[in-house]
Formats: sequence, structure tokens, C-alpha cells
Amino acid sequence: MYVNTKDILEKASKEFYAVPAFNINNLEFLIAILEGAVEKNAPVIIETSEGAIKYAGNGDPIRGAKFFVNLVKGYADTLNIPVALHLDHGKNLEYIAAAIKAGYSSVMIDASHEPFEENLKITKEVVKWAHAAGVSVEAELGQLAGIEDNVSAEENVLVDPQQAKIFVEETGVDFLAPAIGTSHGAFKFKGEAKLDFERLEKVKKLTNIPLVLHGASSVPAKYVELAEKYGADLGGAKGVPAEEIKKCVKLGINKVNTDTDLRIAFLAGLRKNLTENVKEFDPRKYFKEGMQFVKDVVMDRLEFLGASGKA
Ligand SMILES: O=C(COP(=O)(O)O)N(O)CCCCO
Ligand code: NA
Ligand SMILES: [Zn+2]
Repeated sequence: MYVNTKDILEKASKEFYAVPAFNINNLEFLIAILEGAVEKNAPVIIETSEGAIKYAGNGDPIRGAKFFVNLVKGYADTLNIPVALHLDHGKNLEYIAAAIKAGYSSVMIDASHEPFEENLKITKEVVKWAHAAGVSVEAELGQLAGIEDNVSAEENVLVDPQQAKIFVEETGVDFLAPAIGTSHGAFKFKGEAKLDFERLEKVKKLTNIPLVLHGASSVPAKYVELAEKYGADLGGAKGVPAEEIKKCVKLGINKVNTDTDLRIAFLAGLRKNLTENVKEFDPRKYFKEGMQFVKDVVMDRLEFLGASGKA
């Protein structure tokens, strides 16, 4: 069933588990994710970046947003697990408005690159709009490094826990993404993964709302190696070890954004299948292996985040 993101995350926050938010750009990833969540009897959040909406709407945000709401709601309403649709990294008010109007469960207003007061002001506006339409809101404090889609920043700016308390009280935001050292994309961390757990613990205590971990892909070596075996060049790819993410969940992270892991898994399956079936030209056949790998990553993540069986 199609639900509000807040309902999924409030439950997770109370019971200290996390729900993955998986990015999609097409039908194949959606099917793989939802079938994996059904198999694990788990809640799941589907999210689209503004770039995904632009892609699906061929440049028109209203068409793209409606496309994804109808696709996700249509599929979710035939399932017995809770499914939410979230706008990831909303920066452009035209896209945020299109998502709210189309019927997204929630939207992120990412004004984290603005000074604190500006971020607070913009977020307050979006919360008013979204709540009037029954849509929940995510915001970000601090900045992640890393480039992906139209989301980029030079270096990490870690969240200030005192600011987080004020921010949540003043804006009424439903869930918050505190920057604690992760970054987007397949090439995270210069050296070892370094997440600021003390900072995270303080933010949870001071805000007491569901928290979001961005840049949470683990970049599993087995799919990197398989993709490279069939011609990809992902040299130096590195992610957040699952154990580190599990520590974050224990400290109050409840939504775990995952995009890169699905991209690499699909790439590995697609390259493998195309190489091994040179006569195949039916996409329903040559996409299958990539979809299976995406489903495997989804089920593994639902398991280690503690979302399995929580539908
Ligand atoms: O935080 C994340 C996930 O990051 P990753 O999967 O790269 O670790 N996202 O918000 C999804 C990707 C951003 C724009 O495409
Ligand atoms: Na988000
Ligand atoms: Zn992100």
C-alpha cells in the first residue's frame, strides 16, 4: 500500500531500525526493489532525484512527477507492504511543487549549501506548503562532499547539533539529514571511512525525530569486480562498510539513502548478460540479470538495517 514516509519513519525511529530509500530512474529498478521488499516483508522508500524526474518527464517536471506517482502508487497499491515515494535532494521549487501536486509521499528541501538562517527560512516555507497537502518533509544540515546527478559540494561540512535542535523546532521538518562524514557517489572517503558517531548521537538526543543518512552506499566489491570483468572501469570505488551503517542505525538513523549500490549491481548484471547472450535483443531478457542483482542488494540491505519483517 502507498503510504506517507513519516508513518514509515516514526515507527522505525521508535523501534531503532532503519528503512532504505532506494533511488530509481526507470521501471526495472522499481520492480527489482519492490519485489525484494515483498520477499523480505519490509517497508521501503522509493526516491527520485530531480534529475530522475527530468529524465522520466523528458524535461517537464510535472510530467515526470506524475509519471513516477502513477507508476509507484499503481504498483504499491497491489502489495501488502508499506511503500512511500520521496523527492530526493529537492532544490528547485518548481520540482518540489510538481512533486507535492502530483502526490509524492514526501519531499526533501535541500538548502544545506545556504547559510543556516537561509536554509531555515526556505525549509519553513516548504514545510508549510507540503504539510497543507499532507506531504512530509526532509531537510539537510551540514554538507556532504561528492558529486552525483546535480548534487555536489566541495568538502564535508559536519552538522552542528545545537543548530539542529533550533532548526527542527523552528521549521517543523519531519525528518532531518545531518551531515556526519559520508559523501555521495562511488568514490567515498580519501582514506578510511570516518563517520562522526558522537555528533550523530547528540543530534538524535537534541532533535528526537527520524534521521536520514545520505551517501550510504557500501559499493560491494563483488559487483564492482563483476562489472569490471565485463568491461567497466570503476577503479578506486569505495563505500561505507555495512558495519558502520549499522552503528548509525543504533544511534538513531532511520532512513538510509542508497543509489550507487543499485547502479553498480545493475551495471554488472547488464554487462554480464549482454556479453554472454550476443544474440539476445529483447530487453525483458537482457535486463533480467541486472534486476536480479539489484533485488539481491535490496534484500541484503533490508536485512542488515533491521527492516525485514517490519511491514
Ligand atoms: O544519498 C544518496 C545516496 O548516495 P550513494 O548511493 O551515492 O551513497 N542519495 O541522496 C541518492 C543520490 C543522490 C543524487 O543522485
Ligand atoms: Na532525501
Ligand atoms: Zn543524498
